[in-house]
Amino acid sequence: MKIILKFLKPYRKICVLTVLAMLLDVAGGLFVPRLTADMINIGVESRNISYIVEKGIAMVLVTVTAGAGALLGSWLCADLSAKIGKDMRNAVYEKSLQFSAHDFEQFGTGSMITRTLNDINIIQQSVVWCIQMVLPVPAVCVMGIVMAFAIDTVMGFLLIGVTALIIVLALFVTRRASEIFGRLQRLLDRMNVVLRENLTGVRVIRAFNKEKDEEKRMRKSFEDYAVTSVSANLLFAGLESTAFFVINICIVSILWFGGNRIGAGKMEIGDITALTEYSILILFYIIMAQMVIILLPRARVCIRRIEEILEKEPEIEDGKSGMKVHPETENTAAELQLETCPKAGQSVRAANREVVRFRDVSFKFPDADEYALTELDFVCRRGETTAVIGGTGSGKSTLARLILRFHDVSEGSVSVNGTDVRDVSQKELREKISYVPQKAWLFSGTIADNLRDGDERASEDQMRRILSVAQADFVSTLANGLDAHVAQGGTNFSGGQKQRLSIARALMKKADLYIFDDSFSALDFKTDAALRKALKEEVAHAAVLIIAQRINTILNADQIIVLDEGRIAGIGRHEELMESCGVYREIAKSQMKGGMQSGGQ
Ligand SMILES: Nc1ncnc2c1ncn2[C@@H]1O[C@H](COP(=O)(O)OP(=O)(O)OP(=O)(O)O)[C@@H](O)[C@H]1O
Repeated sequence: MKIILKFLKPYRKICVLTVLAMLLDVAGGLFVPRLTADMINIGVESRNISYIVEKGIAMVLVTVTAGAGALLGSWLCADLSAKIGKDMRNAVYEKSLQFSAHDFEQFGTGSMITRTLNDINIIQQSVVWCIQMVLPVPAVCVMGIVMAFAIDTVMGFLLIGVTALIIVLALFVTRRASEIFGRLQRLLDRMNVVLRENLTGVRVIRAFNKEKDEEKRMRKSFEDYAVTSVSANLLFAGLESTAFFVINICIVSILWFGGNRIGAGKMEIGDITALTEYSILILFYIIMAQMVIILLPRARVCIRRIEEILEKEPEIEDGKSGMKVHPETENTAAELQLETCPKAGQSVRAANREVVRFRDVSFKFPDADEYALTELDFVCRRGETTAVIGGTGSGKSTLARLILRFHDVSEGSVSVNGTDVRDVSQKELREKISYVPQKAWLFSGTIADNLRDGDERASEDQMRRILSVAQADFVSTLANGLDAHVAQGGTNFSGGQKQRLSIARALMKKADLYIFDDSFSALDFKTDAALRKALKEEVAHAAVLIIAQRINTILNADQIIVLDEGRIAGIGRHEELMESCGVYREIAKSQMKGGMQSGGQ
């Protein structure tokens, strides 16, 4: 509940105005029966036409005012709902950006989507309905019962009795609804996960002839959801018929007891009309409130789910000290040129060029027993290409993710530009790094939109030049060139095209470190070689880390790190490793059979 108040706080004025508008509506609704009673008791009985007209005009004015209150209330509620929905979605999204991969896994993508869209939608609706239909109930009950007592004490007590009965009924139904809606929300999550898996993996399902099994799984999740929805609807139907039954009993009682009271000369005929309308109004508001209240357990489940996200302490916290640009690590193009010349001072300059340093780094995933990486110690330097090679699952991608701080090291330290990555904000750290992930991912929009993710202000000429470096000249042959449409995830491009566009996007960004995680795997040997040649000139100012499976991709790297089951099996240039590192030799030999020489530069 606290969370709702937090999101409502900025809109206090709208809330107060809404409640006032609703009260105006309620007061008008209760005043009209009083005018009707007077019209009958005084005007009709004494055949006073001018009195009847006077009350008629008053009724019209009260109805118009109450109607205006209802309209204003509904409009303000809709406005409030849209605003808190937007704020909540932004808050959830911003929080999710702070999550590490492990934090994210705890919720799951399917659940994150359900929470952001469906759960917040339910919260929005519930807030609006509470303001519109639950908040006015005490006012309606109190005002209605006071007005009934003003007419006749016995009838006042009758109204109190019926109101209490309906409230007890509402409490019973609410408890039952709580369980049903909790289950419904969990089933919705499940349905979302199964649907996502089936839609994204549709080709795999077809290829393995698994349609029948998947159909069964889908049908089961749909059926479970449908059965639970039916229970919820049965509850609604039962509530509705019981409520109407109680209203009708109430009206019969008023007519019965009221008739006797009129016979005894305690009440007038017009008062029956007023009392009937009070009771209908009170019961109508209570029943509407009850409909909302039985939805509240569902909203409570949703609020809890949103709270779980907003209150989650991200595994990775931003450091505060800021990235200092060490004089030692700061490097200019002029210095780099000097590198190639005199021998004197070479070792000093080599130290100056340090961009990434791993110091005795070991890393274990939070739920794993074994270390994924053990005692890594190496340096990546500006102007140099460092390559990482190793078998599947040897920890190559994990190593890159530690630099980007998608995970935090378990032991040792990773520093970028001389500063421990834990001491700077993630934003500041990632500004220094350009990254091409293993799975090339493009956003829906145009090619230019995707490239501008790397540099917002890039001109078309700059984009074309970078596309040429990334060997993505095929863009110029597309009908719309840079404005060619990119489908969600880049599915309208081939694997190799997606990789080249992802590389181009990374190159658009000026960074101190470029990381290519298996980014050349879908390229043919010729394109791979041409790209690496062009890349060398383009990113000469920075350190480059290439993760690769193919030896010919890294053949000319200044330094090759060989990973074997998370440990460094060897570091050096190709020729050195061929001499000294058995693991590297094995990889090289196995690939030579596949004709690695054909692609080497
Ligand atoms: N989120 C995770 N939770 C637990 N273990 C993980 C997780 N991600 C990766 N691992 C494990 O960490 C190890 C290293 O994985 P990583 O993805 O770094 O390997 P890789 O060398 O990049 O493999 P590949 O070449 O196949 O991409 C693997 O044993 C993998 O099972």
